[in-house]
Amino acid sequence: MRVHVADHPLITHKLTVLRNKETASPTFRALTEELVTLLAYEATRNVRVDPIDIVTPVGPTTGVTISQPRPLVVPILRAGLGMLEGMVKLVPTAEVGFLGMVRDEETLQPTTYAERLPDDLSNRQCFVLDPMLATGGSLIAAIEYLLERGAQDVTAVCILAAPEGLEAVKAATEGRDVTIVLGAVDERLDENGYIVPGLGDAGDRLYGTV
Ligand SMILES: O=P(O)(O)OC[C@H]1O[C@H](OP(=O)(O)OP(=O)(O)O)[C@H](O)[C@@H]1O
Ligand SMILES: O=c1cc[nH]c(=O)[nH]1
Ligand SMILES: [Mg+2]
Repeated sequence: MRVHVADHPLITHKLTVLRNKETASPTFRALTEELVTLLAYEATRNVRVDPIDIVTPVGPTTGVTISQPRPLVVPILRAGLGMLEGMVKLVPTAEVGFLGMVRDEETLQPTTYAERLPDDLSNRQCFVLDPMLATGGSLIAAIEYLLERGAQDVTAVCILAAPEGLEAVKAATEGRDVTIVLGAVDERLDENGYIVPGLGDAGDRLYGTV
């Protein structure tokens, strides 16, 4: 598993505002979108392209075009939905599939309550969106779905991760083509499975539950 932690002052600045508990939902949503676009730039570094011949007003040249089958972007509902616009802004031709998952607050085990993905993912490059990688349970389940259906490689774009969760994903995906692109790796998980210092419950903060 490859891990890339973005190291850029603009990303850290936006993350700081996101973490602040005084930041209200509208600003939180806007910043999430901006952050994802910056992270998506790194996450799509290895997107497959094919050469294409075109003619400019001055003459012929060869450029590139995104390969078929198109990349598949999969936000994990609810919180991952807040990352979708930022990602498709960068890759507007991507197909979008959905996974709905919720973590039991006691056991911390994820349950999948919705799934809308193409049946056959053979040869597809997949990009999973979820702002929080805490214990890693949700992301591991999502990656397993995609690889079982034949995905060629999976890149997860997350805003924050706990070291414990990163280790868990690494152990669960050994030998598979998995990359994680992150805004930051935080200190640890607390006794309730929340990332410390983190930003709280990303879904609640995005959608105004608190
Ligand atoms: O790494 P894990 O321990 O599995 O935790 C991370 C998951 O928890 C959050 O979702 P949540 O269950 O709160 O659902 P929500 O997006 O609907 O708020 C988050 O968006 C991840 O999906
Ligand atoms: O810190 C955390 C952990 C899981 N889910 C969240 O939204 N935040
Ligand atoms: Mg939540």
